[in-house]
Amino acid sequence: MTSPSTDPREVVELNFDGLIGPSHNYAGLSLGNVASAGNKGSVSRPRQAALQGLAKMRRVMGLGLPQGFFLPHERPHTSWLRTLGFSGSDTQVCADAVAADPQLFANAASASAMWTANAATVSPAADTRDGRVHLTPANLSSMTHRSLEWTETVRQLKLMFADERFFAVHDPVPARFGDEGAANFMRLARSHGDPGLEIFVFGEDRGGKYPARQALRASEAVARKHGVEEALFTAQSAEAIEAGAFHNDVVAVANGRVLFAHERAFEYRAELFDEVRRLFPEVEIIEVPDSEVSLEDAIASYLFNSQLLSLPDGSQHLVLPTECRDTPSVKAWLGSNIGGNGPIHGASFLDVRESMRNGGGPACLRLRVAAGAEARAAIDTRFLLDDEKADTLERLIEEYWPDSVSPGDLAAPDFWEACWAARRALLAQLGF
Ligand SMILES: NCCC[C@H](NC(=O)CCC(=O)O)C(=O)O
Repeated sequence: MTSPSTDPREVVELNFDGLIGPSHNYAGLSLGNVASAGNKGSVSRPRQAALQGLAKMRRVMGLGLPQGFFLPHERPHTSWLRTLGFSGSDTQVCADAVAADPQLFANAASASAMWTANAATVSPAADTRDGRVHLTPANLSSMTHRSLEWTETVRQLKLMFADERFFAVHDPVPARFGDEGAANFMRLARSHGDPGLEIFVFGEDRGGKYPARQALRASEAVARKHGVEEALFTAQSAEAIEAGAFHNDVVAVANGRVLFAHERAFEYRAELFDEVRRLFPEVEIIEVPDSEVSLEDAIASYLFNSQLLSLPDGSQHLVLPTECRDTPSVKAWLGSNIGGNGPIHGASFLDVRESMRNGGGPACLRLRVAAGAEARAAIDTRFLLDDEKADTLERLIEEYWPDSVSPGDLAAPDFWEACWAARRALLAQLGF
């Protein structure tokens, strides 16, 4: 139900990307995420990572869309380590934690808050009973390093979306029910401002080798809290999870009338598509058959972890990771299916390799928030990006972000200091 003051045509989607933090590293913390596991122990490049992320934000702004960002969280996370019994100065806390339990410490040093598709689930105003945008931060309880994020995420969400006339920021769902946010959420609608069909995708635990990270009860709770009028709940396919699709957004993405998915993405594919067609007859389902792009190629290239964007001219554009161009089956599929008379009119490639190597593609790096003109004007402008601010951020990253981090560096006081100093400089620069 759209609130009377909101004209659907003035509702625009903002992407809030996670600014990649200075501690970005490859600790192999995410069971079931094949890139994270495969790159465990390699040398990371935080500066390059953050610049790649910023270049993506500039690309999306260049397509004519507004862009926002989340701040990196403070890492190493000493206040978390203190709850585990470490004490003394921040440096002492880190030194003792590294000595006692290096694996535990690695969790406290992760820059994983960069993947803001997991920051929250967002229901646009047109879908909710009270006509406000509803946001529920994800508890991310299935992975230790990610379970540390929500407290700081709530803080930032409450600053960004403080105006309760337009926004409602909820508490996370209890940790017993794993919630991974918008990465397991899709929305179909005529436009961002029209009432939509919200699709929540959960994982069914079948005792496989990898965990199902999104619980059905968490998805249901989020839909209830948001007062969503029309919602569907469907299971991720067990074989997709076992192949490394730890979140639904690794194998499917939706925008406007388009649902773009791999043939093996959903456990109950036929039933889901029937239901979707019944509830939203205008849907255009673009399904990529396994015979053309295998599940393995889809997961290695992150074809479906692209940003499917509605451009100001009404067309749909796909922002893909460069890995898609380097994967022959994906390249071939794109060559014959994008443009022409299809519903996806254009595509471009982007290098976010540093994030990709931890299993995060273009879509993982952003949280979508559709909002009308008045609501957008109420967002805390410190979290919004323009060219000038992007230049400032770029200079800051060049100056403060470490060039490289090897596994041994995680134990080095210089590295911790550099991370804290970088974040302090960022916050001061942006007026926090
Ligand atoms: N949506 C993309 C999320 C990627 C993220 N990777 C990580 O946390 C890897 C971190 C590491 O292994 O150091 C995850 O699996 O949740």
